[in-house]
Amino acid sequence: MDPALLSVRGLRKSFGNRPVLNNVGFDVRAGELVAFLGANGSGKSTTLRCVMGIAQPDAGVVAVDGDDLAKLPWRQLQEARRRTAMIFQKIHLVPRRTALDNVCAGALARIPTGRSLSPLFFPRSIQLEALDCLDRVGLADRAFERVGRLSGGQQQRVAVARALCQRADVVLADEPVSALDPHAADQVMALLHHLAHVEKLAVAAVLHQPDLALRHADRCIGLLHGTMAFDLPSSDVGPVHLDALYAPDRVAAA
Ligand SMILES: Nc1ncnc2c1ncn2[C@@H]1O[C@H](COP(=O)(O)OP(=O)(O)OP(=O)(O)O)[C@@H](O)[C@H]1O
Repeated sequence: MDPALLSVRGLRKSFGNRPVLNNVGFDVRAGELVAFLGANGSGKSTTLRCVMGIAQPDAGVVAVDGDDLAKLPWRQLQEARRRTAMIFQKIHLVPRRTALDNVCAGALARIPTGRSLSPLFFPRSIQLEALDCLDRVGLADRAFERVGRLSGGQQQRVAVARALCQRADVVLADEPVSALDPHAADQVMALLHHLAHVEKLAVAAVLHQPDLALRHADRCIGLLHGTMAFDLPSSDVGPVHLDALYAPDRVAAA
């Protein structure tokens, strides 16, 4: 089995005196798509935000490719961060720029300062790489269109291409399909599955659609009030597990 590209242990986080994460731990391996499930407020986004360093955990270890991020010197930490890309529900693209420019922006961390001041100055090598990334998400023919003119599903695929252009090994997606219609949502989930299984990335996605998780993800992690309710192969997740997350009162009354 491939080693874990992302390894999280003993994650704890409180806001004020309210505990939000309690001893959350999991691995995501290269070639694996893991879905996070749980009711509103169960701590899914906070988990991803702690992994990304957007939120500061109170305790716990986040390791990328075996390196504890808290112990890395600054330069190596930047490199570990570059290897981790995030995709959001609200698509963070520049609508007035072309799809190609937006994908090129994924490579910003790799461009020497000064050459990256304007998207017009992306080196040709980066533009070619970005075009290849757009091709890999099936959007090469839309490369020179303004992103604002693309559909929500297409924009999310551009966001995936940007993560590819970042040359990330770990992709974290926070509700990547919540704003999409069922067909587009299915397409984006198939793309995330492709990133894991064909491109051999480690992919974790917060989802509000258990059916999509069970169909596309290799493993599902259930969070209940900030604690791990289960971490199971998707094929082992059944109605009992989902009820424990989304209808705990019904489970307690049974
Ligand atoms: N910056 C913050 N300050 C205070 N409380 C916060 C903050 N961010 C999150 N929380 C609280 O932490 C808890 C977990 O929030 P989180 O967004 O991680 O849950 P979630 O499972 O992603 O929810 P949802 O499905 O609604 O997006 C919630 O009670 C939320 O109100």
